[in-house]
Amino acid sequence: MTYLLALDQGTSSSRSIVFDASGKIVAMAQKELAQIYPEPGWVEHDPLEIWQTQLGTAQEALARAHLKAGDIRAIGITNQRETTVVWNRKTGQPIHNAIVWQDHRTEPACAELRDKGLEPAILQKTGLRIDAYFSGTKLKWILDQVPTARALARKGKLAFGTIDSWLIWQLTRGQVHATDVSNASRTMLFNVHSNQWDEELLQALDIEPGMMPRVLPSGAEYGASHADFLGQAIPICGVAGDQQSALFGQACFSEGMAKNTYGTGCFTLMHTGHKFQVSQNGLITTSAAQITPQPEFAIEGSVFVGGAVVQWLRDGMHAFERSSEVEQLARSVPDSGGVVLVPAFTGLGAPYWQPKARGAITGLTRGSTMAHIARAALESIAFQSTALLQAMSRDAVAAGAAPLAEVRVDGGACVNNMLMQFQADLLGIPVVRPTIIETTALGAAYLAGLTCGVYRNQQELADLWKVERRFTPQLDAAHAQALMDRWEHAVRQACAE
Ligand SMILES: Nc1ncnc2c1ncn2[C@@H]1O[C@H](COP(=O)(O)OP(=O)(O)O)[C@@H](O)[C@H]1O
Ligand SMILES: O=P(O)(O)OC[C@H](O)CO
Repeated sequence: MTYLLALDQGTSSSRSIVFDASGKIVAMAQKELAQIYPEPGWVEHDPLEIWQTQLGTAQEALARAHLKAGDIRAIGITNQRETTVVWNRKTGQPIHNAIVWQDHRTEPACAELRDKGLEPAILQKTGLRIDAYFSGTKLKWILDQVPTARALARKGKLAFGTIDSWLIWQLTRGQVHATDVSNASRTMLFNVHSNQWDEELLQALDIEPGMMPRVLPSGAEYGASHADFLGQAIPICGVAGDQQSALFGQACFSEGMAKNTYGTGCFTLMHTGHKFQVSQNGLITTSAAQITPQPEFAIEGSVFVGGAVVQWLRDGMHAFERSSEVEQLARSVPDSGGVVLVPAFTGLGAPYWQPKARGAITGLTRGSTMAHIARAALESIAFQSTALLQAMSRDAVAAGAAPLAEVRVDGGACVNNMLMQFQADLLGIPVVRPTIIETTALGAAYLAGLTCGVYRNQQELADLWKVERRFTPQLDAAHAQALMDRWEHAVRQACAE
């Protein structure tokens, strides 16, 4: 038997999954990660804890699978993106906690870049809007704030990396300092056309080019894990940011294929092939996972509060004890009874971009119950995703391509059948759930497997992708539009100061 090991380093936990060559899960291990909030709007992780939990789960997954390192053909790495680590090349010690993608401390630095008129250049080169979300200003902040950091950087003593680079560095005991194109494309420092770090942007942020990792395709030979860690060296052959990895794991390899991941938030990506396409609808352009040096792209949008609205009902409203109970509660009423819940707890992202919006519940009557609110909460996940996916579809049409024909789904909340059916009803296109919904880890395993020869080509992976359930729209288009109109009306109320 052939096995692949995927390391999936997420925001809330580190996980490792052993897959067999058919893409089936053999064993899995997971460890939670401490979230550090030094100030309002700041979010940090301890890089050493990231490494130790990741290594711990890899060892545990192998033990649970009753396998040895020698049974594993290759490692694939996938990770929370944008999160920034700077470490000392000699000691391997981080010089600061990792600044997490959710952290907004660098908004002033972003405002400066906007004032300098860099927005059009950044959009053209990187596909991104200027935002504190991306790594560039986080790296600048560490260099500005940690005493002696910039001087050390100038002497070539410091290394920067997103979480993939940090894990590769650790796994190879400092032998390899590298990242892949999909992670690099989240830094706001990377030219996605030439697949190289952009000198002008590095200069604008006063970042030493020597700190940057080497950039490789997502499917490539990165080096091998040191024998001490898993008992024997294992080649690292696949690396991708988690959302691009999920797109790959869903076998969305060509123009117009899209996936939506329903986790704490929702992340929607549509592959645009080799075409760099700037969204007309507030979405961003990003590098897709690549197995050749030729650039491939995707358009991306995210919903800040997706499955998290279910957690809020559970922990904040005490509506039920376990998240899985939400479906039963929501199903106990035929519809939301006119209730609309806009979970703009931290503002609204694409395509609305309303950072000041706050949560709202509209349409309440004397007859409204927690069941109606639970139903409205689930529906809000689908409403927000629909707004994103429709924006994407409009972008596709504007670029002369076909509108979205179907969407593949994954993530913890996609197990909810009611939510998936409602999603298909609103979109008017099929929503398709595959047999393996751990597509993020699967994507990394597939990238590794392709590189080391377990798979011959992407077609073989596309053939492995299997439908578990297809949700077809059952609502007529006029009714769906009326529901979307009511949602948009509630969004306007949530945006009103
Ligand atoms: N049956 C369910 N219906 C709707 N949402 C659910 C259900 N079960 C779990 N969730 C939500 O799914 C999310 C967890 O999904 P997961 O993919 O593990 O997230 P992440 O990777 O962001 O941590 C949580 O926000 C949880 O509230
Ligand atoms: O930690 P995750 O898996 O929810 O992913 C975070 C994203 O990569 C942030 O861009």
